[in-house]
Amino acid sequence: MHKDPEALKMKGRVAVDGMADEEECQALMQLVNEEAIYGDGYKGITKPFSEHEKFEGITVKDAVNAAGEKRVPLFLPAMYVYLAERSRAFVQRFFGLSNHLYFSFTHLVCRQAKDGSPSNRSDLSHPVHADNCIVDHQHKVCHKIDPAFTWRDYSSVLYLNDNFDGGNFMFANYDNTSQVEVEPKCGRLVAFAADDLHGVQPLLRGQRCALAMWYTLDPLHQELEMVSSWNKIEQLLEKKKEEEQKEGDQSNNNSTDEEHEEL
Ligand SMILES: O=C(O)CCC(=O)C(=O)O
Ligand SMILES: [Fe+2]
Repeated sequence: MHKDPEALKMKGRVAVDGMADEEECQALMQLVNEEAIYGDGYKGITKPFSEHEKFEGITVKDAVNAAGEKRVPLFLPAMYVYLAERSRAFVQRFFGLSNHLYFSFTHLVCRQAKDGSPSNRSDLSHPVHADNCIVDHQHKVCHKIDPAFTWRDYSSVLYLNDNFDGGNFMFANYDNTSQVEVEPKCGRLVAFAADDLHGVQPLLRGQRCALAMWYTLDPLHQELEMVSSWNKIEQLLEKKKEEEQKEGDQSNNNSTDEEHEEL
């Protein structure tokens, strides 16, 4: 999996397996394939990074709304927030953070190689970047200034599948060369400090799906949609239980009626 396993130990980077099982990965893939918004994988970016790929993504709020409108079963957004929270708790523990690590933004996203995209393309699926600063490749510095998401402290990506070609995650150098690669597969999570340079190698065939999570130690920048989504899911679960209870009562009544008729 790693070109240079030592490079993964730097700065407290981690790649860990078993953060989701096959069924859980499938649930998120189902959700993104049924409900995703084409073309816009990321807030504010209306195009994928490469002309050879397509993006589709869904936020947690949109996933919960889809369940509220009964377009997708409720367990799909529930799985979305559950896997995000499992990942967040792991990252908090791994980095030994005593303060709460908040979600800052969470996005379930798939990249898809376009049919007939050249196997010798030279661009990356996601150019080398950092998640909380603007990289100056020439001067080998990263500026923590607007419009970077400067409040993001840690990042993690939970991979959902491996049936595609290319698309390895890589920790990178300022000259865009790769230091160490992580091959995505269901349940594998990569986590790192948000100023750590990284990118994604070209996706040559198929669809690559991942749950990307950015975290902050600043409560003022926490993702309020994540909090409201938890609450909405609980409400929807409660409503579902009540509906099932009513249906149960109704069919009990019906069968009692039938018994009476028979007598
Ligand atoms: O999908 C990945 O492996 C990484 C994506 C990434 O770095 C980002 O969205 O900021
Ligand atoms: Fe990133």
